[in-house]
Amino acid sequence: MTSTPLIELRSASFGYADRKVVDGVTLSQGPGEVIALLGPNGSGKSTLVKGLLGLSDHLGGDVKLFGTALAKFRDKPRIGYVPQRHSLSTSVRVTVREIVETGRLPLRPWWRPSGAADAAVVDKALDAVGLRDREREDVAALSGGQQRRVLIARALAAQPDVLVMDEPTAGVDVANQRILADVLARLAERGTSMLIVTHELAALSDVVTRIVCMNAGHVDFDGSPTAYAAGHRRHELGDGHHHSPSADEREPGLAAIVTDALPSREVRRG
Ligand SMILES: Nc1ncnc2c1ncn2[C@@H]1O[C@H](COP(=O)(O)OP(=O)(O)OP(=O)(O)O)[C@@H](O)[C@H]1O
Repeated sequence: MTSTPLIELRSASFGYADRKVVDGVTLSQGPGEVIALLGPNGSGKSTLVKGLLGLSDHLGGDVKLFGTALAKFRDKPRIGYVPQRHSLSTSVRVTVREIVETGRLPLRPWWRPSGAADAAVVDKALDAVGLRDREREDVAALSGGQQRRVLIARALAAQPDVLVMDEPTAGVDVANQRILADVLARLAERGTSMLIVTHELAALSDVVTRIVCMNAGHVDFDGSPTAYAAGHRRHELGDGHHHSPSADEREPGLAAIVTDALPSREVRRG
C-alpha cells in the first residue's frame, strides 16, 4: 500500500510524567483497517491510544499521524475518540442530538452558528448509530449501550479519518453489544478505519481485520485474526508459543475460529 499510514509508531513510548507504560511499540495503521487492540488489564492499551490524542505523555520514539509528527499535529478532528468508561451527565438536561452536535464544534470558528451542512452531518451520524428516532430524548433516559452509541455518533460528527474507541462494548449487556457490533460493522463496510481497544473480541470478530496484542507495555502479536487464532490453537496444543504472527492465510468461518480460540483472559475482565 502506497498511501500514507493514518497512524505510525516507531519504537514509540508513552506514559505519565517520566514513567514509561508503553515502551518500544512499532505499529502502522493503513486506511480501511479495523484493528482490535487486545491485552490484559494494565498492559498499556489505553495509554497507547491516549498518547495519540495527547492525553498521555509521548516519552520516546517516532509517532506520526497522517504523516505529521505528533508534536506538530494540529488536525485533531481527524481522529474521532470515544473514551473509556465515559458517562453522560444526568445533572444537566441535554438531548441526544445536542450531544452529537457538539462533535461539530471543533470544525468551525466559535462565532459561526451551525448551518444546514452541519445538520446534515449530524443526521448522518445519528443514522449510522441507529438513534435518529431518539434524537429529541434526554440522554439520561438512555441505557449505557445507547449512550455509547451517542458518543460514537458525536465522534462521527467530526467526520474523522480514523475512529479510536476505548472499550466501546465494556459493561454493555450481550444484546446491546450485538447492536454496537452491528453499528461498527456498518461503519467498517463503508471503509471507516478503526482502532478499537477491547476485551471482547468475540463481539467484534466480524468487524476486525487485524489484531494487535499488548503485554506489559509491548506489542507481542500483530497479525490477522486467523494467525491470532492459530497461535492460540498451537498454544493450547502445548508448543509453548502463545501467539504466532507467521500464518496469514484466510480461512472460512473466521468469526467462529476467533471466537473459539479466545483465551478467557481476553474476553473477560479481571
Ligand atoms: N493517568 C494516569 N496516571 C498515571 N498512571 C496511569 C494513568 N492511567 C493509567 N496509568 C497506569 O498505566 C498502566 C497501564 O494502564 P492502561 O489504562 O493503559 O492499561 P490498559 O491495558 O488500558 O488496562 P485496562 O484493560 O484495565 O483498561 C497502569 O499501571 C496504570 O496504573
